[in-house]
Amino acid sequence: MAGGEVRRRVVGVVLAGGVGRRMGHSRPKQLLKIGGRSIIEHTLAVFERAPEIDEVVVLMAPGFTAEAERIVARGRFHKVRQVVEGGATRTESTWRALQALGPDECDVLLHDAVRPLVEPRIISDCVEALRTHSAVNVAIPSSDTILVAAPGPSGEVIREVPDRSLLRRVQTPQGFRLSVIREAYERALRDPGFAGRPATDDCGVVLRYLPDVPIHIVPGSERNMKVTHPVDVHIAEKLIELASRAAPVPAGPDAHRRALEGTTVAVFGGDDIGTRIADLATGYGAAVHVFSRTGSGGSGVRVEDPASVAHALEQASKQSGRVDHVVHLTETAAAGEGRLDEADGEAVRETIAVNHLGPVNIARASLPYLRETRGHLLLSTIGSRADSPAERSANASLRCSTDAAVVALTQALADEWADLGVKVNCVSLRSTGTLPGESSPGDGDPLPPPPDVAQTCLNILTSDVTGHATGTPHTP
Ligand SMILES: Nc1ccn([C@@H]2O[C@H](COP(=O)(O)OP(=O)(O)OP(=O)(O)O)[C@@H](O)[C@H]2O)c(=O)n1
Ligand SMILES: C[C@](O)(CO)[C@H](O)COP(=O)(O)O
Repeated sequence: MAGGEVRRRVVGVVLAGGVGRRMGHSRPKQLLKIGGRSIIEHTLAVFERAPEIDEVVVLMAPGFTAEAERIVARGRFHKVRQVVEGGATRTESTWRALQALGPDECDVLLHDAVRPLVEPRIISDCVEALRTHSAVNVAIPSSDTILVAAPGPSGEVIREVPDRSLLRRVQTPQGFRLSVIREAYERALRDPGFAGRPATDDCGVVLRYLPDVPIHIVPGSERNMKVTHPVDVHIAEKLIELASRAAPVPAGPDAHRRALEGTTVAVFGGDDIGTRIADLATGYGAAVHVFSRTGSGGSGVRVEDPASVAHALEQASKQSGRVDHVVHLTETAAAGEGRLDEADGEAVRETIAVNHLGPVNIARASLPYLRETRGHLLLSTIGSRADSPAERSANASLRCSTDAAVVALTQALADEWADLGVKVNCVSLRSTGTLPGESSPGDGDPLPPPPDVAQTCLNILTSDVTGHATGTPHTP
């Protein structure tokens, strides 16, 4: 802010008052889960983290406000001040939000709850633009040619093909000075013709009823999609999965020490990476217990055996008085190099037991400790990809399946344990399908160096994220 300039309060309004007719589910689409969290939770998380947003108001579909309040409490979305029942139309929901905002001037960003992939950059740009404009829209160029249709003798015909270079696809958030958007809505509600031709967005209301107010356009992004039809759920799911691969960045230079000092970390397996995590965490003041399969230090923990895992955690808790972080580093599978049907049956069972049953056993045994400390479970996958026949081996096929199971377990547990304040994430330990003894998958990616992987694990452990499947530095 320039010297002397007073910063206006910025309120984010998350519009979730719709019922999602086009989606066709029995519950509103903003409650559908993608990547382990409901769509509205993803959206609220973006607004919660945005430094420019001071408060949030949620408009929720009638009959679901209690559920929205639970989501807010459980996700610890501290910026949410009110959950208000939505109206019968989008504009009615906006009007209710404007009424709920009180008399003081502020900047308001109206955002579709079903645009969960809005980037922080777009929010920043809108808030910045509101310093000099009183109405702001977000839009992207249209990559499709758009036509204007008209009724024809036997169906529709084209009336016009507007110049595409001038056409934009409108997104949200849409930002306004509160007094401006209120004035536009008051005029709209006094217009008897408004109900017959309702606006499909809030800038449309300003354009129609306050035509002298210029509406500035901020560039949106293709990722900031609206989940409207069933196919959009699949696209959003993939985009969210890709976004969650980026490892969290530590919040400041002493973030690791603040998060780890005085805590207890239990690490299962992982050889070199496990030792490096232990060294780093110890350096930040944590008590660390490493449990390896081969039993260095006499531990000899077999993760496929629930009693062995429970005993290990009991020891850690007895010695250190608490367990705050549990890390499971997947072991190299033993199922062999041939095709799956040629693999030794016992080795197949062992691979599944170690890489799938192991994380399940660790999760079950960890919960009693982690719920006490509101701690963190970090699972891992090998991150294998068997994209070509040359890469396929019994190992690669099994690892693909156990990796998928661990990612699904991570997301399901993150959701199940969110109420308990326990975070669950997983990290991909390798960038390619290459393991000792396998042929290179061909793209020549080096394996991520163990120090980088260990650092990524620590960055995740000390962050607030939950339900993320994070890639290691070289994972595309
Ligand atoms: N009465 C309404 C209608 C819509 N919205 C919100 O506006 C956003 C964009 O609307 P849309 O995609 O049309 O959602 P729905 O109205 O739920 O969908 P549909 O039109 O298919 O019923 C959504 O986040 C939706 O919840 C709202 O707050 N109140
Ligand atoms: C506001 C909006 O998302 C901009 O594209 C869109 O107009 C909302 O329309 P909907 O029919 O309520 O989904």
